[in-house]
Amino acid sequence: MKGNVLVIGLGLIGGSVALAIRQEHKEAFITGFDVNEQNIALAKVLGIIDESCDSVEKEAAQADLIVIAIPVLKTAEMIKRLAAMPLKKDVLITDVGSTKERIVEASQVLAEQGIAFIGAHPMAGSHKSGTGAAKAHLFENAFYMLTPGENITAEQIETLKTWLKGTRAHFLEISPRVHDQLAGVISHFPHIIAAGLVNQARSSELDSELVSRLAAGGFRDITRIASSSPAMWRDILLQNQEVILSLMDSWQTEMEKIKSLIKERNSEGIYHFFDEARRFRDSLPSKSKGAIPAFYDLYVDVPDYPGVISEITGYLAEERISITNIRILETREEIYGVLVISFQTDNDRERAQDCLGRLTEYDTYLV
Ligand SMILES: NC(=O)c1ccc[n+]([C@@H]2O[C@H](COP(=O)([O-])OP(=O)(O)OC[C@H]3O[C@@H](n4cnc5c(N)ncnc54)[C@H](O)[C@@H]3O)[C@@H](O)[C@H]2O)c1
Ligand SMILES: O=C(O)C(=O)C[C@]1(C(=O)O)C=C[C@@H](O)C=C1
Repeated sequence: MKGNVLVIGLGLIGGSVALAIRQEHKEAFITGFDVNEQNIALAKVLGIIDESCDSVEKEAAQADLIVIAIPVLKTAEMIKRLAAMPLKKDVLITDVGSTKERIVEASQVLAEQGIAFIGAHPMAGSHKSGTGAAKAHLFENAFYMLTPGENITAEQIETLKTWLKGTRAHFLEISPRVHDQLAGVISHFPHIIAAGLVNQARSSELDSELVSRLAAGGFRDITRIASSSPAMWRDILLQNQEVILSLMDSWQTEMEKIKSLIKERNSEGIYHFFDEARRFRDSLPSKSKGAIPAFYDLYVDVPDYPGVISEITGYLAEERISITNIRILETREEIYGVLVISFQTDNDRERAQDCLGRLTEYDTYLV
């Protein structure tokens, strides 16, 4: 598509959306604005935007599409500012915020002027933030939630989907309220638990060096999201307050339930608690990207000698298999190491397993 796109907020999500738009619509002209000048400079160097601007006011008037990709508490303010500016009458405005109800409420000022705002939330991301972490394929196979108001036409929704086609995401339309309930359960609340687990380990009275060393395995995996931006999560919890508080009540009930089962030494009940969770967890689709991204991990049992990582990555590079992450599990000190290599797709992981099976003696495991 041809047209002027203005991206406000050039961090992880704004940068990734801009890259996805650029990849699909070569003729679009993308202008970026951010309160942080370093991020603007980096976005230019990385080719995320064509041009930067030093005020939203100047650029908004020319824009055909405006993407607001800033913290959720700031999004409502930005909507108000946009509503006070001269805009093209058929401009489409969207956002990427992790909460929707408050933002869509705030967009009423635009609706009153006949300006289309479509609330949106690409449900994939990372614990990393900032322009440098932006990737064109961040949202591939993820759900991209759309929460259009009643004033929005089917044609406007189609136009937005066409603009965002390069994300390769699956669009899903729901109401802002249901969005916030769903996001509360599968994204917002889990971040509280992850942070809580880390805080519990940190404040435990155990030998802190030993805690850090042992926490390198499974604990590290389930608490990855505790490394996310504290400012972003503060804002999300404040905006989704009602849902979060009600989830906390049901979580406390769940904890009380397991607490009494343990107190009563009710082995059948404890088994059932884990079994119910396992059955539901195993029934979740494993190949599509949900809100919490799936990483396709391959475990490689390697002897611990210098150069083993470059040997393995060398074989994978020769067969042009991209990896997204590599780390050593330090659960078996001083004997062998287990390398965990993450891939973007299941296909890459299968190719890597085949490649390492042919070229090395190392055992590999899919978990
Ligand atoms: N990080 C994730 O995993 C994720 C996933 C989906 C949606 N989101 C949502 O995307 C939005 C952006 O998050 P992010 O992860 O890209 O954060 P980020 O910190 O990487 O980027 C935010 C950018 O917005 C800029 N900014 C802040 N206030 C601004 C303002 N008033 N005007 C212009 N620029 C401003 C910051 O300088 C920064 O560059 C948030 O609303 C978040 O809830 C995040
Ligand atoms: O992968 C992560 O680190 C994320 O936290 C991504 C995540 C999530 O909770 O799943 C975070 C916030 C978003 O609004 C959507 C996706």
